[in-house]
Amino acid sequence: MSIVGNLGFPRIGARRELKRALEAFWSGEETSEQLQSTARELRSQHWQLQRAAGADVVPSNDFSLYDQVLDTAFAVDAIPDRYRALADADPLAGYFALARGVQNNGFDLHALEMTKWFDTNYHYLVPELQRDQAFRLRDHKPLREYLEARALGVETRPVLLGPVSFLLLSKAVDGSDRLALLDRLLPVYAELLETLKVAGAQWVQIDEPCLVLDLDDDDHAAYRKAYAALAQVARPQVLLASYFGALGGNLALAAELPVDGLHVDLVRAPDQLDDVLDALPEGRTLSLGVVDGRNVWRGDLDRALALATRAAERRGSGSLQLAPSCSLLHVPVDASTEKALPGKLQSWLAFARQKIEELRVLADALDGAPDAPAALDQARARLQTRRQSDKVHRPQVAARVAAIDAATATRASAYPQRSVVQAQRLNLPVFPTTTIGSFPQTRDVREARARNKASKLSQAAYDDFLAAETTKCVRLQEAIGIDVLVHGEFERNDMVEYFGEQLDGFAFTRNGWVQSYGSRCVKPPIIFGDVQRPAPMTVYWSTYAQSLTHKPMKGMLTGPVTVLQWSFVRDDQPRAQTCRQIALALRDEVLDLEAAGIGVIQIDEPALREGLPLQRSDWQAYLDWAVECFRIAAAGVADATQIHTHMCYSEFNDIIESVAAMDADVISIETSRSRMELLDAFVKFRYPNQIGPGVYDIHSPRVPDANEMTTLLHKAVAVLDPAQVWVNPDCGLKTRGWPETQAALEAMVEAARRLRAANVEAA
Ligand SMILES: Nc1nc2c(c(=O)[nH]1)N[C@@H](CNc1ccc(C(=O)N[C@@H](CCC(=O)N[C@@H](CCC(=O)N[C@@H](CCC(=O)O)C(=O)O)C(=O)O)C(=O)O)cc1)CN2
Ligand code: MET
Ligand SMILES: [Zn+2]
Repeated sequence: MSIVGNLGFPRIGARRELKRALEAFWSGEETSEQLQSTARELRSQHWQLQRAAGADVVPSNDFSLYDQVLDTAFAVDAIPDRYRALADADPLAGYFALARGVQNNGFDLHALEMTKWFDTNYHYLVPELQRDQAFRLRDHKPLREYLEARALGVETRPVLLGPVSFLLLSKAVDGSDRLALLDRLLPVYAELLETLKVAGAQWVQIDEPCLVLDLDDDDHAAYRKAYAALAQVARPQVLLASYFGALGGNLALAAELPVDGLHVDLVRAPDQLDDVLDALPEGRTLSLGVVDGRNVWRGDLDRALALATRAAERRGSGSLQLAPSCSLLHVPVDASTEKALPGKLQSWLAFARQKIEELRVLADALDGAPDAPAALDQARARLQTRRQSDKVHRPQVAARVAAIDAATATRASAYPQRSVVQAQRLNLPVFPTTTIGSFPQTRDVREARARNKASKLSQAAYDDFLAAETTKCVRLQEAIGIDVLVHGEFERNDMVEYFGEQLDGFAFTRNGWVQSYGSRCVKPPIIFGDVQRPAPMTVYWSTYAQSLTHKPMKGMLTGPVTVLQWSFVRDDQPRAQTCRQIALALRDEVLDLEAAGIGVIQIDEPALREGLPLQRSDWQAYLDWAVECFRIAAAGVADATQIHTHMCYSEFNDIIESVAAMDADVISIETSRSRMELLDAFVKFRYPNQIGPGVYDIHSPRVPDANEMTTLLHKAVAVLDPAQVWVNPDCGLKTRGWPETQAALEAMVEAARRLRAANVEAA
């Protein structure tokens, strides 16, 4: 009998039930009991749903109230001292303080740093460790959730983040060697495994996603030591899970670690199957990741079946499991409720539930079950309609992409010349202040949009509402004294979805939510066909906002790489090709904004770093087309038009050359959570253009004061030319409320004024 084993399920809920419960709890509208009860209800529903869809092995402890890396840090007591008093007094408050920061009852604590989970749009909290870090088993969440499922009659396979990946994903605040902490950490994992064994768990899944990265000898030694130590423990059987790519140079290591099974990603890396079959000792369970956990397309089941058959021929089907390539955290819950999609699109889609159903079909086919052939036929027929659809292929788009040349992607003059013309036109002070684009997306704003969508608010009334919000936002920025204004992005549901809704070749779902961080979700549009722009997308609101003020109004666009990266992308042509199509559409928009008198245009590329392949050997090819696409979008404008870009969550050291090659006149970056550490790359590289290092963390409700921001700016000015430096927050303000936004921006402008005064004195 072939087994279907799942690695993880989305936890936010098909209707974002967890989001609502979390936010209600944080605002004090609901108690912690209410939050926990929603969480329990979701876990239970999800276990049942997976069973009903055909999963034989269902995971537990894949649920989290905020983030699974934070859960792990909390469980092993990797809690920085500043949170300890709170965490001891009130564990849940302590847990959320680590995630979000806290500023009340005498506490004023920064949140942990947040960063991207590998190359996904999911963010995890970076555990802070230090030399001589002590660990202990503080929290028994894995055991609790295992027992909770068991009480419901569901035998689960608990998921743990493995000790080596945990350390590699953490940050040593004192610069010490994280892996040196392994000896201290392993006893905690041993205890955890023992308690699960005693409770009756047969298997655990230990995630070691770092196994798909380029690892060095020290990392390998850490893996050997960790799993040798855990092999001595009376523990459940261990399935070691790798995902997001090929094991590559780590395959021999992964295959020889003393565990009971190995999961491999055969969607991103189908070619590794034969090597895996050669390398894996007999008797090990092999979990084949044959259904794409990162995208929403129904798969080519024949191809998946061919892989599984090859494995079964070599090893017998008894020790095989069929699985998604990675946790299903990265896809929405259920495509069957998406009734409003164009054409046959719905029938081409598989969300978490449908992916488990696909795995069931594959397992049944492998076992020769009587109804499997009909199910496979249906899958083939669906794929066929997609391959032939005229909604997908537009010859004129392909022709335009083919005509792109070097000139398309090059500004008329070099930065030194452009910057002079721009300075004359814009006439800004030193340390000019600006924001990243969005202003608070309050419940009012979202409600008005929802009512307009439901035809309960007329288009005219909605437009009036947006005009009023935009006006209020412009007036506020003027009053605070900001130099380059933004319109506030009130008309946008999301910086990617909004563009997707206006471009041909994109579709959007009603409930295709995916967790981005904590309670925050995104609804990635689905790129199913060739992309083109039927009409201007942002010109109306940008020119409206500019008409309200004499200060420069910054036009605001989402860049091609980010639109690509944060959408579900078609899998029938190279990503680079789709990205060039998006770049051309944005180029037209940039030129329309310029023609309408907008002199500063920001093209956000926060996902450029995230899209970097996980293995270094693949980097350059990606960076080449990613930079080219940004330049295609930006390069059509005249010298006097100032192009900005913005990036958050980026470690820039690896990619600084490419960031410079984007040749934006100004870049704003996220730097405050790391206290300006992220600026180092720009300094080392002598980044030539202008740069706005973010001076406050907009992901936390905490309001920084002017002193704090002045200190950060002094740090920046110590290493950059003052003439290069802009003053701005880390990112957009959409998740913030108005009072904290106003207070923080006033403090930010005050900080800029102090810098100007200090600069005049120095001169
Ligand atoms: N795509 C993307 N990825 C990204 C980012 C990003 O901005 N976009 N930023 C970084 C992550 N940061 C993020 C910051 C905020 C949110 C965020 O606020 N998301 C919203 C949803 C945004 C959205 O699409 N909103 C829609 C739908 C809003 C909604 O919930 N409407 C209600 C009805 C309105 C109401 O009564 O509140 C409903 O449908 O029930 C809208 O505004 O129109 C949320 O979780 O709440 C997400 C990610 C990195 N990745
Ligand atoms: C995640 S980057 C966000 C950029 C966007 N312009 C905003 O301010 O929200
Ligand atoms: Zn940002």
